[in-house]
Amino acid sequence: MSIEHKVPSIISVGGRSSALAVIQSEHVAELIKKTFPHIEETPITKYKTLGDNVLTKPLYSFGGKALWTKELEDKLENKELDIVVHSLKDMPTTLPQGFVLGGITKREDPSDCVVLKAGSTYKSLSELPQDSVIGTSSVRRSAQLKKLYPSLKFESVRGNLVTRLRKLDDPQSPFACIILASAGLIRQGLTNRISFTLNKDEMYHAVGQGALGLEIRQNDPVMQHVCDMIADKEATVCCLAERSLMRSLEGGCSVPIGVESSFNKDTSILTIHGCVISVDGTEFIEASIEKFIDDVNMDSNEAGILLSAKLCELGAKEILESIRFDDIK
Ligand SMILES: NCc1[nH]cc(CCC(=O)O)c1CC(=O)O
Repeated sequence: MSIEHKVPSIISVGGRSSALAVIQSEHVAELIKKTFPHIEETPITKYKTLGDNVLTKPLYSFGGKALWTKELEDKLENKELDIVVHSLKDMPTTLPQGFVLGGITKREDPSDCVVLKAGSTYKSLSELPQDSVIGTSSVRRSAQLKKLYPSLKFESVRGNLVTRLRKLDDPQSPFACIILASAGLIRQGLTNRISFTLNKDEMYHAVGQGALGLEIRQNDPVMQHVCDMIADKEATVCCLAERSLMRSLEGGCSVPIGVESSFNKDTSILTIHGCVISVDGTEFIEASIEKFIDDVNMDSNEAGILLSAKLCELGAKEILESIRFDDIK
């Protein structure tokens, strides 16, 4: 029997219970149904993970990103779920034994964007008055902006998207704007809140930003086939390379590594830029490479390793070490 015929008529898709996660799970369920017309049901399950319950505390104090994935992997393991949908950005670059990244679907806009307090009309960050407060909890974002705009101030802002927007718009709050991933706003139908996006000369985005990662059980050829059929090649090449870079630099949660990548389908050439920046924005290194992609997995992975080596020659490890010891604990 061909693998195509082994695809069951019910596939259980699951993810976290946040509004964004539910939209993402539904998106993947739709992709599956469109690709496999015989599938009758793709029940979606929403789980509250440990991570959802600790949003009041800084994420880095929980060490690593497993807090978003552990409960979901338990459901995969006991077969309550067949596919777990994650924001790829939140997935660890190395998964626990027994689970694999089965596929990456078409990427939404990977950029970061500025969301201005309701009513303001600035066209770029350079127009903001001195000492304006920018809301972000991401060291990658604040470090890159400190480098370009040393006169701006940064404050942490947490909570789900609606909470963050409410804090921003509160006239009593100090925030002139907040920085968010464009993809999250677009997916939640809030594109109109994107005041302007940041280009790669201002801000390299996070590894995997804007992409969805499909986690499955290891040795599950049928679900691997389902993932292969709904995966997007361009997103896969770019994101595998970005994740390989992150893994090679041993950058975990919230370390300031930024990337920008593109894959030319006609020439099969991947271009990937990466940067590492100190928390205060004063030390910054960047490099890029181009690589011909023949074997998607092997060559994308190799691209990340090569870029990591190039960044290390320029001093990436020293910057990352100083961050690990001084700031992130
Ligand atoms: N850090 C949390 C997170 N994880 C995924 C997204 C949405 C964007 C994406 O899918 O990459 C966000 C929100 C944000 O960073 O603004």
